[in-house]
Amino acid sequence: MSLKVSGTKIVDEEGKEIILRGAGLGGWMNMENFISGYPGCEFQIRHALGEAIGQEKSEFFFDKFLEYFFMESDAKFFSSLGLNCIRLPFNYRHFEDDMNPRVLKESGFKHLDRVIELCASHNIHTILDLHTAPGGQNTDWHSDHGGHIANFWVHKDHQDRTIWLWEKLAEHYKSNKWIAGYNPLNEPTDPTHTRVVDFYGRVHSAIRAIDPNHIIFFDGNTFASDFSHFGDAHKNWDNTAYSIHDYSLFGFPAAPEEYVANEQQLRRLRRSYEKKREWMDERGLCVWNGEWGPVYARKQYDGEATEKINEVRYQVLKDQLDIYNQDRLSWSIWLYKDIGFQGMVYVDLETPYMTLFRSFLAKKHRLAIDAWGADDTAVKPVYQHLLDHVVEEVPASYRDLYPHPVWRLSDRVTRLARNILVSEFLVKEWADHFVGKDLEELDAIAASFKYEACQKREGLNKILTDSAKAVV
Ligand SMILES: O[C@@H]1[C@@H](O)[C@H](O[C@@H]2CO[C@@H](O[C@@H]3CO[C@@H](O)[C@H](O)[C@H]3O)[C@H](O)[C@H]2O)OC[C@H]1O
Repeated sequence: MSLKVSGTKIVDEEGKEIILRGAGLGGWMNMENFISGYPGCEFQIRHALGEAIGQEKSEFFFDKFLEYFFMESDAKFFSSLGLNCIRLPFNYRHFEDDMNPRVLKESGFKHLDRVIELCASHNIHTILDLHTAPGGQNTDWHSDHGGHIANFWVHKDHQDRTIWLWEKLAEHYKSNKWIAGYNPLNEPTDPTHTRVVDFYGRVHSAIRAIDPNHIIFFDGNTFASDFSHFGDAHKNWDNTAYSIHDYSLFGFPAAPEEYVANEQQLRRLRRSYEKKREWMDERGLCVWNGEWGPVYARKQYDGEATEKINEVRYQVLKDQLDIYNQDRLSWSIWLYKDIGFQGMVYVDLETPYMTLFRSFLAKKHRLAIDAWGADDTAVKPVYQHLLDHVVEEVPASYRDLYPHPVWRLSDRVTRLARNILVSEFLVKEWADHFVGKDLEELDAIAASFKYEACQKREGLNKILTDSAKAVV
């Protein structure tokens, strides 16, 4: 059933409106620190594991991880919740090697094809999301470049390679009707605000020359929050929807105040959502919320406070869904599966992976090195010195570096220090946990990510299901 954009709506072949509701399969074909449990970036841990246990064993482990992370039981469970779409983030490195550019790795399709088919067999649409492009299209760890400069925007060849990759993907998937569409770049942070629009023009033409049918979902600049420099660009693009990422600070440990759903807070929730979609609303364009959702407290770290904290987070979630339902918005919550911070399902604490890494994960948590959404209370004083130093030496007029204001000065200084600098020192330590394991043990560690080895976040899943039922 192929879908298309009609005005502000997504419709099926008969022109009937379809509201896409689902989740992102983050941490899978683009592994991420807080989702999969490692420090730093995926390219770093893949390299370190190869060094620690040899290339063959390392590849065996990662292949098993990719297989177990999403299987038939996941698709069955997902569709039983009344959800109908999964966003599939992937890393360009599965398809192209930096040391062998523009040579397609057919192996990249192995698990992507498998999961698309599994989803289709359970009536679940998929959206292909290039989460990690050559050079890094944003300043954060999830674009897997190891630093904080988004070099994608300053090196034309990174962009050319990405166009090349989308041509290959469009060729491969052009006749697959269960794919709802392509999301060519996750969360761009282009400091000029214009290169992103130029790049979208190029990638639109390249895809359309091969695949005239699938929807293209374009993220706004600055982590999918800002379309203010897009001007009239949409007039050159057809069958295109525009993606916001609607994270609310109220759903995070760094919330400015306790969320009690008062009038002012509800207004703030709505205002921040409306601001992101302003450009589309002024032009009657189709909006998709490609990422959103609170993070959750964990008993092993947050103790007795866990339930109370999570009740508040669920309230934020419900209030966001109420707003979305009023607009009949299509959305994809972040995150289907992880090790316990945000996922709809999460790896059980007694599995081989979680027991092997128990104290390592506790250390990561204490050091707050997975900076996004982290509670940095334990290490705040350490970084305060660095922050004070920068404030003392850098005049106020030079402090607000892009992506300011989304990243404030304190975010920049402390997050980069933890997420990039300190994390790097822990990469080898993570890999060394696997030393001496045979294939059977590696298989068992990877199997910790199977649906059957996971707990369900029942509160979250119920809210999603109820909300999906409320508006059909
Ligand atoms: O892979 C995902 C990634 O796509 C996602 O990226 C972050 C999105 O949020 C950004 O900051 C938010 C900006 O809006 C404010 O209102 C929120 O409070 C901030 O959290 C952040 O910098 C991006 O990295 O996040 C999760 C990853 O797993």
